[in-house]
Amino acid sequence: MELEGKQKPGKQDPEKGTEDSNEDQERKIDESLQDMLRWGSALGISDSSSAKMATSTKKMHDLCIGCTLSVSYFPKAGGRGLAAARDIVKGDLILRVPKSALLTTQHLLLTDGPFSTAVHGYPYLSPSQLLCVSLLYEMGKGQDSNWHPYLSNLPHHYDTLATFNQFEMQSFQVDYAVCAAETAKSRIESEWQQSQLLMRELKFRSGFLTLRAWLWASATISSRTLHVPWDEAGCLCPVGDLFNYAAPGIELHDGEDTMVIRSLQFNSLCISERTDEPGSEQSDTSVQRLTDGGFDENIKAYCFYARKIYKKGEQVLLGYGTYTNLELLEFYGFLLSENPNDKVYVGLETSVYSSSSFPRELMYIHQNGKPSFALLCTLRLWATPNKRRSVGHLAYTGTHLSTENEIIVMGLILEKSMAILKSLPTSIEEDHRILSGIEKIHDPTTSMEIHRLLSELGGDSLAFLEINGLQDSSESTQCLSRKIKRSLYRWKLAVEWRHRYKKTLLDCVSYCTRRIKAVQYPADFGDLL
Ligand SMILES: C[S@@+](CC[C@H](N)C(=O)[O-])C[C@H]1O[C@@H](n2cnc3c(N)ncnc32)[C@H](O)[C@@H]1O
Repeated sequence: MELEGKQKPGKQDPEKGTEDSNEDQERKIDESLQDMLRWGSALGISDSSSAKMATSTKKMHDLCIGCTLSVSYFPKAGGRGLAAARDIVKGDLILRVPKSALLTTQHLLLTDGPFSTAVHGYPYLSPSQLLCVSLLYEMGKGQDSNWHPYLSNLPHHYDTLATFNQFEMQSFQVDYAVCAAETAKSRIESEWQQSQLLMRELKFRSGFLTLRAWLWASATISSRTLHVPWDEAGCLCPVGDLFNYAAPGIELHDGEDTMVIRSLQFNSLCISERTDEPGSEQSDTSVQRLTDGGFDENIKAYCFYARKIYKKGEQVLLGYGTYTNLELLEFYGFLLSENPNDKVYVGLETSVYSSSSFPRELMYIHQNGKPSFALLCTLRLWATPNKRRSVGHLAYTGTHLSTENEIIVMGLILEKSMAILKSLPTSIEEDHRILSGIEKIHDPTTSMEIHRLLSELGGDSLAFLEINGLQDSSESTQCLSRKIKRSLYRWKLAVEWRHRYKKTLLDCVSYCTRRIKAVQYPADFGDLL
């Protein structure tokens, strides 16, 4: 979703049309970022407590923040992000952002009289609606906003679920994913409608009153806010919101550290929710230092710490929280092909769900194809209707109950997975072909070129051409519009999601097949158990 306005081109906005050459655009982007870093430095955004005086007067070099981080571009891992400007040790303080630099509703309530008076008339608006209004209100001030250097560097558009059109939503193919997108869209639309009166009272210009502007603000908030203790909507944290995401569980287990950190979360969730593996004996202080960070009441600043060792030049990442790919798409507009927190749900009969005390959300298949603990326990109990009392305690420890029981359970999951795969409109091979085809489309591209590429791909590629009015463009040398390029990108995200979903189901089929063999012939295939 794009907000047309005062922003300068951002690196996340490759197709924003301007007449500048690529070098001119890059130079402008760097200048705009340098403006923001200089502004931030003057406010005390730095890598140490003493850096404010030192850096506010000196010229900013190479988009550096103090001597620890620099803004850099990582095309395959989040785009614009923060790189280590020196070797960083685990637990190092890498960035602090003073409270005065955080953009929060509270700040506006305390400093802007007309805003505060108007907001008090709308007690029914939620904290996140108020933060959306606050953001658009500040955007409306243009150069007069205290946060102008920060606001000019926000992305112009987002690809969160609520921005998907009907075709893009249907491209998920799986009911619960389509439903998640529709729900996200209608929730945001109704939040926008409820906020209209306040925005009109605040005399928003017409462009800022639109659903398009609201979608932009709402995606900015869902993808960039950090948790603060005084507002459940969180805060916008200049510079601190440039960290890209690494899924907890991927690279945290480095050497001696066995902690699983759920950690600091964007999207206004709590920081440092941590689960230690058995036997881990960390002191409170070391726990604090190992987490990504949080708002420190003592020094009134948001503090970020390195959660692992980084070599100079490496991207410094944060774990925003544990999200499935669908949740990542909903809140952040991206997904990860390797996501240890991803889950695939297969619908089961109601009688199955009631066989155990586990909630339905825990009954899923892990991204690697293994059924979850709760799904296995529940199905094992369901398959022993007459003995539930006597074997319940065994099932709840995760033990398989008998050869016959295990074969029934694995057979059921296998059948269910196969049936789902068969019922979907495209095969995993077709999805793979579509994704490889889209990869070949390079910017700038013409309608003719995209027509040629997509007509050969099958699946829903023809539908994409039709929906976008490209079915007759086999000879058109016109460049693809920005709107179609954005739609192509979102469609690709949906195809990537369903491709990953199908891969998990196929891996689950192999897992169940191996497991059936292993329980049937333990002497020959016992190592598969
Ligand atoms: C908090 S911002 C991070 C900075 C952002 N890249 C920028 O240019 O402003 C979060 C957004 O960065 C992008 N992002 C973060 N981590 C990513 C990753 N691992 N892969 C792809 N995109 C990522 C997503 O667009 C997400 O909504």
